[in-house]
Amino acid sequence: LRDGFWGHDSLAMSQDPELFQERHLKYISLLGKGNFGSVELCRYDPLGDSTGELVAVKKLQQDSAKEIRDFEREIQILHSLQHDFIVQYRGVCYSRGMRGLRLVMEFLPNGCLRDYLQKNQPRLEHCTLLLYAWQICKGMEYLGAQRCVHRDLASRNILVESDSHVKIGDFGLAKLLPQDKDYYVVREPGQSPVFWYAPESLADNIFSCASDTWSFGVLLYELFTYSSKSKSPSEEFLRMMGTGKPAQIICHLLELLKDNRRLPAPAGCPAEVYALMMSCWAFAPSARPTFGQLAPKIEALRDGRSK
Ligand SMILES: Cc1cnc(Nc2cc(F)c(C3CCN(C)CC3)c(F)c2)nc1Nc1ccc(F)c(N2CCCS2(=O)=O)c1
Repeated sequence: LRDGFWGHDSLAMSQDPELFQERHLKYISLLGKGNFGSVELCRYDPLGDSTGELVAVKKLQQDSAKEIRDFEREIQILHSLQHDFIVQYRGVCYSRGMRGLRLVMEFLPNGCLRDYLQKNQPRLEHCTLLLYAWQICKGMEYLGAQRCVHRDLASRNILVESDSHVKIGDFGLAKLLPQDKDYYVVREPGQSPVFWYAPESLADNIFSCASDTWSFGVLLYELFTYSSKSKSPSEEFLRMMGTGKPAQIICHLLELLKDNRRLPAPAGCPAEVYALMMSCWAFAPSARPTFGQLAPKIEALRDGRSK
């Protein structure tokens, strides 16, 4: 039987483990909502006895042709990735044809790293923060090897599997590099907060593995501030910029970065860790370390003095 969409129970359809039938996808709760769409907690329960698996289901808010095309690309990217430190693709669910397209992923019960750091600060040691940093770094090294640029590396996009295991959890802004270029120029200015953006991304919408390294440096800052709201990258940069007119935030931020102003060392942050963050914030993309170079440095910090 060709896997088509004639009757609901064509053998192929019910055989394909990556095809989730909408009628068995039971809504439980909303996990998060953004300008992208929303992510819901569902139970896939074909037996109807609540023994089915919990899954995280992402769907679009708008369903313009561009949104659907970008979503299909996001799904293709996640489907092609298989790594311990990247959230697992489970499949897709079509309802109402392509308009109801949904991405089904594994559900991580401990939520996103930003909330987890705030909630568990007292018992999270530097060594654990460096373990999370190392895992994200290994995931990003793998991503770079697939010629994928994430573009939105931040603690809100990292999911917590357990106390000792985090995963890169969302690929909504990810892009695949073309064969002939090691950077990607996006047309629409990014939706994600500019305080995680490298200078070349702010100035010319240029994204690359090197701009992902810049964002990784900001993620390291978030780790060592335990994602405290008052010390967030946004708060710190806005403090540094003074009460400039909001219209020129990007130009003001670029000026500040050109003047070599950077986020301050988080309280209690070991000097070697701050030096690593600073190396990720080299103005020239080529001067920043690759994720392949960062991983052993983080390992050394973990084995070294950092507690
Ligand atoms: C793929 C995936 C797997 N597991 C999980 N587990 C998960 C478990 C949770 F308890 C929570 C929270 C914890 C806090 N309380 C108040 C509400 C539920 C939670 F937020 C997530 N979440 C996934 N995705 C996801 C969910 C929600 C999202 F906002 C985003 N995004 C992040 C920015 C781009 S995004 O919007 O895509 C991705």
